[in-house]
Amino acid sequence: MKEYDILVIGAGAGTKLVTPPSQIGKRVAVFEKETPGGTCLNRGCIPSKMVIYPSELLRLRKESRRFGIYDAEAPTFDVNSIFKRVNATVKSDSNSIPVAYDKNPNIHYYPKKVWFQASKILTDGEETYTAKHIFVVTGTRPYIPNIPGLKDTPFWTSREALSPDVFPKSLLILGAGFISLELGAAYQAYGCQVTGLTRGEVLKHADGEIKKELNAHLPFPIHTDFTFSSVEYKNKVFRVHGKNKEGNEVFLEAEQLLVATGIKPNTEELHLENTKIQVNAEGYILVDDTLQTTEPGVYAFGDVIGRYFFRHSANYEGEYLFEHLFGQKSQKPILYPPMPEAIFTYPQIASVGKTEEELQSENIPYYKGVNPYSSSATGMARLSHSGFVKVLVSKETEQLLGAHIIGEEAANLLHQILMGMYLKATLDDYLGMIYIHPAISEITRNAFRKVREQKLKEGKL
Ligand SMILES: Cc1cc2nc3c(=O)[nH]c(=O)nc-3n(C[C@H](O)[C@H](O)[C@H](O)COP(=O)(O)OP(=O)(O)OC[C@H]3O[C@@H](n4cnc5c(N)ncnc54)[C@H](O)[C@@H]3O)c2cc1C
Ligand SMILES: NC(=O)c1ccc[n+]([C@@H]2O[C@H](COP(=O)([O-])OP(=O)(O)OC[C@H]3O[C@@H](n4cnc5c(N)ncnc54)[C@H](O)[C@@H]3O)[C@@H](O)[C@H]2O)c1
Repeated sequence: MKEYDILVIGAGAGTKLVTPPSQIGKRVAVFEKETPGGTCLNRGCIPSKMVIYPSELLRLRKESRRFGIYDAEAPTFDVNSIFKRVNATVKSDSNSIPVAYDKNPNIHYYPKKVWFQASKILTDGEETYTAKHIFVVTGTRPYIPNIPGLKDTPFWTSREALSPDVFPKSLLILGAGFISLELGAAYQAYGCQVTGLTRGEVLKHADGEIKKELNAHLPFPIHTDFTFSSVEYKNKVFRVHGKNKEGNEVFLEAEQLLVATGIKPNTEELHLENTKIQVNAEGYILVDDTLQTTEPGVYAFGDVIGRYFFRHSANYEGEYLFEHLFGQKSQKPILYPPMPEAIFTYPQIASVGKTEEELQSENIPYYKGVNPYSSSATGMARLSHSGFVKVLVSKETEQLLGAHIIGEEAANLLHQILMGMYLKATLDDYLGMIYIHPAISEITRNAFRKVREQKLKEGKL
């Protein structure tokens, strides 16, 4: 049996427990069954944003017509070479990870699948491994709904959509969440005819007013409240049958089909039955408030614990564990700062904290300020015809409870609000600072001004 100080299963955010502990003398073994870097680097955040950015340039070019700027000729671009460049960059970044590990005598990189043979013993089927600390960071994979016929078709998940062999002329997307909205918008901008189909509404978890605005400016048409009955693939055409919102039997056809209906945890192959590690009904690993599983000395974080599904949250948890277990300042339990999220679709969406609907259902008194992009100097310059910043402020503390932005640069714009929320800034703080005129940040300032107006209307000075 090989003995280490630390074993890490999964080289995505799991890498947060590889190099940092090695630098303080810990001997670390890291196991990865696919390419190092995990979902985010190989088939998630990085390639998707690299594909989305050039698609935004194409959109901007179209938008420029509203300013009276016309290009006589249609843009020429080779979408296949964009994808090729993206995949070459990702591959080279991923390949550099084991190269760096090989140079570090404290790190052993094993490009293989492992599972639990016993409580604190991992195996790859031949060799066994043990350590004082084991980190399970095995992530998630696409969830494929049980629609008759679907599994017999050559459908795509986001993995294939980010490295297409052939760029399709038309695409049907099942689901209307993060992946559907991001990749669908990019594909649409590159000239593919995209149609979304979802069983419920678009972006179910979002604030109600954000959803309303998004639905008014969808990057591609989406059929909501769709009941799927079957999927077939004949003569190189996908056909999705079902009932539309109105209850009529319909079918839609396209050259390609992308399934983006959520994710499921990579826990089945870990043979957790050989340990005391428990999972919830969906298979996500149960951890306590220090991210320790029900097996002492075994920790889990990232997607596989089912709390948040972002690389930034997984990184935060990994950094917490390093400090908590091996660092100077043991922090117990993990305290999450406000968790932001952004959907890099068109229009972009960024959010933090509670939605208005959550505040209402929890009976939390709040002030609301909604400011459209158009009511700002930069909005005038940009001819903004959609988008807004919405802030929800506690009536009790005057601190921010939630913020929701839809429109240009939403993710960047959220950051100033996020900083205030992290530092527990009050309405007076947000309105006391000076904003650069006429920067896009003034849109958020104006939302806070609306809150102050509401407060004054209610007779509160
Ligand atoms: C298309 C797409 C776009 C995304 N965009 C964003 C974004 O813009 N921003 C953002 O924050 N998040 C984004 N995400 C989500 C983000 O990728 C995940 O939240 C993040 O990768 C989770 O990290 P993780 O380390 O928990 O899991 P992963 O990155 O999935 O890493 C788990 C690793 O464990 C390996 N593994 C699993 N089982 C075993 C085993 N038994 N033995 C050995 N190895 C194993 C897997 O091969 C994998 O490499 C996106 C996801 C997708 C699919
Ligand atoms: N910018 C980002 O941070 C980013 C980008 C992409 C993905 N991600 C992460 O990846 C994860 C997966 O993304 P996703 O878009 O697959 O999931 P999602 O949960 O965002 O959306 C799933 C969609 O599929 C629909 N759906 C679920 N089950 C269905 C079924 N049986 N039949 C039909 N429709 C069904 C849902 O109603 C929803 O519209 C997300 O949790 C997200 O955190 C993040």
